[in-house]
Amino acid sequence: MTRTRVKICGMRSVEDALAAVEAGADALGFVFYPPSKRAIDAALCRVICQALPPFVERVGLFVDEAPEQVRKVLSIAPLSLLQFHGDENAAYCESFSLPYIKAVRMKPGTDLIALAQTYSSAQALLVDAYMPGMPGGTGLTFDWQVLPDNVGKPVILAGGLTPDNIDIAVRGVRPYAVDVSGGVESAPGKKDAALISQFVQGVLRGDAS
Ligand SMILES: O=C(O)c1ccccc1N[C@@H]1O[C@H](COP(=O)(O)O)[C@@H](O)[C@H]1O
Repeated sequence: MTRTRVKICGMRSVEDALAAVEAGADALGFVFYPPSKRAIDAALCRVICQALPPFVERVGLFVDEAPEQVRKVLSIAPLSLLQFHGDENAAYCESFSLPYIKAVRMKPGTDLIALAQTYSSAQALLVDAYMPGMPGGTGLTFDWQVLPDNVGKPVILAGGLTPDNIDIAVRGVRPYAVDVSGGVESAPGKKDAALISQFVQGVLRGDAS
């Protein structure tokens, strides 16, 4: 059985990033969405990325950002993967010459199988909770039972995951990967090393069950 990959999102310090890697994270997320309490600038992101060991995915999260701003960030920060969390279309997502994942906020009627075809160039679909007016990072879960068995692309489960529910989530959904932000924070925008470690241990428990 393959291991569920782990992305920890909302990195804002070298200390938090290294703690996540030490705990076993496969990918770190950097939020380039100015209204977010987890927003980071490209220069600090670059410093953090340069402190990382090899083989850690560096994910830049954008929400309906102007293409020239995404390109500006990419010219400074050595990102390896893009995460689009707004209403970006496939042509936009493909236009940066980097692999990407597309976030989908689950609401009644969302057809993930159709979206997997629409975003056929995406490496994976990230499924998150829907809350009007908020593009993500809500801390809310959604009904995982609405997820189809075979989406046609790897699925990254997100939305309200915590050390307390992650083993049940992994066991129930069997996603390719999980993504967490608020569930491993001690304060808005500040990660907690102990919670990150508990979260990764919960993923391993879910994998083993
Ligand atoms: O983290 C944010 O501030 C954020 C802002 C805008 C869009 C997405 C954001 N984060 C992503 O949201 C999901 C779920 O987060 P949470 O675990 O419920 O807090 C996750 O993919 C984050 O990467």
